[in-house]
Amino acid sequence: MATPKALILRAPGTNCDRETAFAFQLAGGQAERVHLNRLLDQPSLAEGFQILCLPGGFSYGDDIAAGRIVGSQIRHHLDEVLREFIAAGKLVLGICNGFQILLKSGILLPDSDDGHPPATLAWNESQRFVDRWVHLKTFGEKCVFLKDVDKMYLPVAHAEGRFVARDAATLKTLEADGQLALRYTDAAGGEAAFPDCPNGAQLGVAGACDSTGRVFGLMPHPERHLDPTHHPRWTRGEAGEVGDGLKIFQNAVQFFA
Ligand SMILES: NC(=O)CC[C@H](N)C(=O)O
Repeated sequence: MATPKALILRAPGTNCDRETAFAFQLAGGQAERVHLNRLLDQPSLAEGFQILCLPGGFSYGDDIAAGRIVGSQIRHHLDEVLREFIAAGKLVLGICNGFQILLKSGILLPDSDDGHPPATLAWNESQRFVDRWVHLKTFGEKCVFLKDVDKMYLPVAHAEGRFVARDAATLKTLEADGQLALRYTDAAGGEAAFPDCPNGAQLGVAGACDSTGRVFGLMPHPERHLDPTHHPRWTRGEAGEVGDGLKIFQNAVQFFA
């Protein structure tokens, strides 16, 4: 098929949309940055795209809670459009603020029977914004964005990144279903405590996918590690051939090959 096209949905306060568009282009895809108001005005725009990406940033100033306002806009005005998008076999990726939006909107994990999200991203345990590089490990085979990825080294930068499920049973179900696909580790690949786990997330969850594996959200920023020279210690020879984050975008583009 023709080169897949990614819709990079931006809102007031989004600040990673250009880098994210660049990442999709570097991975061999096409990308267009579209303002939320444009999509609200003309929801059928989404039909021309194969990938929808919610990039990082501080949409609406993180007011009320990070991702809540765009999440509500989606819930009330774009829910059907996104459900159809996903049902058509297309891909949705949420990075950092995008992950917050995907959980708050109910798009990544459907609401529980009482109408509340089964999981959220709460304030970091430290109650502070944390900005550092983290080690990550993948779990299971479900998530198409993580195909052939075992470990990654990526930066995080967030204040509201602590993944919490609403109860122990929900957490267990998500884990058993392979949806808790990306977790923080320490440098040796073992269980992460602060600061290796930057936020106190349950089970060290850094990213989660829906039951199809085609909707994925993660707190770390893959678009900030595309090139080896993005690695903080590349001059000491610690970087790989390509940046670890590139594979996520390549997997998305190649999904449509
Ligand atoms: N880097 C980002 O996307 C920022 C995430 C979010 N606004 C937070 O601080 O929690």
